[in-house]
Amino acid sequence: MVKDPKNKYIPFVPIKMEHRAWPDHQITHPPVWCSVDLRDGNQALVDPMNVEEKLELFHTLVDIGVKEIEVGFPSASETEYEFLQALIDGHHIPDDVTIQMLVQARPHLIRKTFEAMEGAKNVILHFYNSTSTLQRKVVFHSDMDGIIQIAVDAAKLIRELSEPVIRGGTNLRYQYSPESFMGTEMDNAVLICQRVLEELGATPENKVILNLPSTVENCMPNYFADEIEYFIEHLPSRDCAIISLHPHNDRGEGVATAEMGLLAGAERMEATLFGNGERTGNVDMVTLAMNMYTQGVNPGLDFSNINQIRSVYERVTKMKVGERQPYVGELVFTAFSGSHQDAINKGVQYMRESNSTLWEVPYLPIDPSDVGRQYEPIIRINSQSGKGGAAFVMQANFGYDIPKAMQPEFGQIVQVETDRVGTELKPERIYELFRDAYIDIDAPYRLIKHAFRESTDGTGVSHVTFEGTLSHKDTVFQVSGEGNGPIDAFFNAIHGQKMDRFTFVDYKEHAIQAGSDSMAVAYIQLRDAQGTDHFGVGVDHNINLAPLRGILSAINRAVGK
Ligand SMILES: CC(=O)SCCNC(=O)CCNC(=O)[C@H](O)C(C)(C)COP(=O)(O)OP(=O)(O)OC[C@H]1O[C@@H](n2cnc3c(N)ncnc32)[C@H](O)[C@@H]1OP(=O)(O)O
Ligand SMILES: CC(C)C(=O)C(=O)O
Repeated sequence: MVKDPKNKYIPFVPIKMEHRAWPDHQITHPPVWCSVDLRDGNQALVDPMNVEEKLELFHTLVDIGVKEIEVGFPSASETEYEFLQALIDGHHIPDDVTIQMLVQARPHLIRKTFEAMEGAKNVILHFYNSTSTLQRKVVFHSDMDGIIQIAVDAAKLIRELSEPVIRGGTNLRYQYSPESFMGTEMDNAVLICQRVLEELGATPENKVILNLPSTVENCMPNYFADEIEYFIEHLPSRDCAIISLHPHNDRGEGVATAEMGLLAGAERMEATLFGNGERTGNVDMVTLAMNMYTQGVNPGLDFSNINQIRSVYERVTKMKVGERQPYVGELVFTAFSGSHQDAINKGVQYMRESNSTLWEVPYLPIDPSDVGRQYEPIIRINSQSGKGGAAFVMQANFGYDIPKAMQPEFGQIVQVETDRVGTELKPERIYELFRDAYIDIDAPYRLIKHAFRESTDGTGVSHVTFEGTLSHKDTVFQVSGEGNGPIDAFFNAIHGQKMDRFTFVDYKEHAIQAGSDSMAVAYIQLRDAQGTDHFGVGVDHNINLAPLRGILSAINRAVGK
């Protein structure tokens, strides 16, 4: 890096705006979506897609609900041309889908593109030439008049070649891109686009798409929004044009650029799945659409099976979706850190208990099930995690609803293990820790036999009698006791067996599904004479036995310490 970058890089000069309206606008409806995956996405791949791969991606885009799809640059290569033929001849294009073809503003390429569209029903012919100050200087060695001439000549030829195609039944529309629009003086951008509209005979009934790209993203999104608002305000034939955007992502601001461009009045958006495209990519259609969705705007695209879309994308493009890519990345619905887990845990519980349909879970901007990801672990456990996380894993994966008072103790058991191993603990390991600490504890005290009897006294109050055999190490002994329920009767029965230094504090029981069976789980909280709490867990098919096992688990854990 150089010490003084201002001697190396020319900063973007924003246009002067006295008043701007776009900051007060809101996105209330989706744009017309156009996928450029098969063109801009494809041209940026190490190995461009073959015909079969392109076909698979085309069908995926159709299934998502994209109605305008740029299928390639048919004058560029045999593969591009063949793909178009395969699409058309194989009747792969639904009647409500329009295919778009890109071509430079060069006569021989335009002619070849017309040949390629034969037999297609709905076509957008997209032509472009670069208009920026930089490209005029270093690529085209031309002033603005020369650049306008290239576009106007192309428009004239396109109109001529269109006549037989339209007569042949093709619904042909036009799109013009002043390529590198972001780096073009706005008055020049308006001028060239107006001349193209006139040359193509655009009318309010037959609008031409003016596609305004940030070919290389070289300014902040607010400056781009100013450009769009200025352009729209100053275009004389505004009512004859559909304003489209084609944002790239060189500064990592493609999504913001697209969103602010929509606020500034754009009506159509060219984008790609997961932001594939030249260099840092095109704007990501998934993020844009799902951002709208989380603001209550239906984007008109279906991403309810995002994992499937991602797997097609990764297979055909050989690109990888990043782990933190919004809405789709492996880790974007996962929390490792304690305070996040605690809040998610509480939010999920709140959602379970409230009847509201509103999504109100902290740290999760979207319900993962809306993109088909409900079965993936939201909360994963490592040394950054807390008690709420371990409790969530036990609830979400194994159905154990650990009482709040017990969570710190189990959280500590998990914490010790994460510190010991230094890596993530999988849910199965967390269950093992729980089982070893609370369930598989049958020493020194063990229940060998048990019987309950229920009776009702003269006043109609029912009593339970417990009679049982227990062992303590090698000694077997009998106990019996009465109480107003099974737990009370058992607790009274063991009173006097050196187990009487505990008082009963709390109890919670629920059922869990274990395969085709239902089991009862009881969580017991006892307190010893020093005021220390001891927790135990009992699991049994018998709803009366589970708490007894829980009491013994608590006592065994206490006396075993
Ligand atoms: C921003 C974008 O993503 S635009 C899309 C870019 N995509 C692609 O380029 C992929 C497909 N392209 C190709 O396969 C090839 O470029 C082809 C087949 C279309 C053309 O190939 P070639 O003519 O051999 O080469 P190339 O594209 O380098 O052409 C450069 C010439 O065209 C001119 N040119 C480039 N773009 C345009 C344009 N949009 N309109 C008019 N002229 C143009 C250049 O100034 C240059 O002219 P010069 O020869 O007088 O210096
Ligand atoms: C052809 C145009 C729209 C383009 O791809 C770009 O400017 O990035």
